[in-house]
Amino acid sequence: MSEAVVEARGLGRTYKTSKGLLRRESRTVEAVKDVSFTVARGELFGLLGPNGAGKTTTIKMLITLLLPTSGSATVLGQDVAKDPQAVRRRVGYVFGGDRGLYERLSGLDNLRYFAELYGVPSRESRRRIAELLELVGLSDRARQRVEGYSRGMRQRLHIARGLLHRPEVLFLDEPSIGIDPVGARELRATVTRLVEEGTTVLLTTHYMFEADELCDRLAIIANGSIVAEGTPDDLKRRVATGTVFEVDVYGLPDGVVEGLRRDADVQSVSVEVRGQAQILTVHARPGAEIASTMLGHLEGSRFGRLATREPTLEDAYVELVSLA
Ligand SMILES: Nc1ncnc2c1ncn2[C@@H]1O[C@H](COP(=O)(O)OP(=O)(O)OP(=O)(O)O)[C@@H](O)[C@H]1O
Repeated sequence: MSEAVVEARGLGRTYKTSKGLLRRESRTVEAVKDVSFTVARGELFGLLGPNGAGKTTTIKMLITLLLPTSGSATVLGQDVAKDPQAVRRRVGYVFGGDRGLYERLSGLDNLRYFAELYGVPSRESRRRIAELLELVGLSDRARQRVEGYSRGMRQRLHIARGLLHRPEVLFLDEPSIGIDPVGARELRATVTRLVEEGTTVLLTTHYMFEADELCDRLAIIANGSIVAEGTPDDLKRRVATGTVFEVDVYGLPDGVVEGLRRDADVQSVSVEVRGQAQILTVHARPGAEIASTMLGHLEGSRFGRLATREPTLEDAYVELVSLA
């Protein structure tokens, strides 16, 4: 395996919070627990997990914005707690959302401003900015004010900003949040190009499709811990046995989901509301003939389409997260 660029070893972070005005109650939240993983040079590594899983906290520790409360991590061989300055000089980061740009300045002027702020030598900054605008596909719109940019364009400008000082590793926290499908596709193309040019990227997402399409390897994180790690195909293979059934139900009766979950032939059950219908997804154990069991559970309720399909990365994700 090539050089490890990011190495987290038993990383943990607790937050102390308090609530109540008169009788203050303090509470400890274990946001990240014993997280270990390695990202090799040139890799595109994803941290995939539901809201509150601990993805942002992990990234903040790696980019030295937050101190770990247990464990340790190195980025490019430097310890994040002992030598934060050395880490900061060599990493870039971009958080989701579109704040932090100057609306009334053009994309080009925003980059000029940040280049100066980051101390990029002016000789170099012109060429670097031109290169980056090309990389993120904004060369044609560079002289337009940011207030006229779409969310996707702003996010790509943020990526350019995060790359001004030529970091060897870029951390992207939820890059495509709130971006429409066309914008998200352009953003994925930018990230792919970036990796092709040699930058190591660690991104967080809760979009399975994005993780599947982009990542060389990924770790699924739930409740602060890593529950699985591997290539998207490795993770899919974990659930590649057994069949997935999908049924459209109109008015799912109470107790059906619990009843199915108790069934020995069932590995996992999830429900998603889509318009008038609830889509019941049931992953059966290998060899189980559960179509009739399911129809038994659904007796008396109104249902439409019943389909079987191969497991996807999303099924792997739902199953691994629900076991955590
Ligand atoms: N500053 C803080 N003080 C107290 N608790 C916090 C703080 N920041 C995060 N948490 C808690 O830590 C846990 C992990 O949060 P974190 O933001 O790392 O998750 P996440 O996976 O990035 O979620 P999301 O996808 O919603 O951004 C959550 O339970 C969250 O409420």
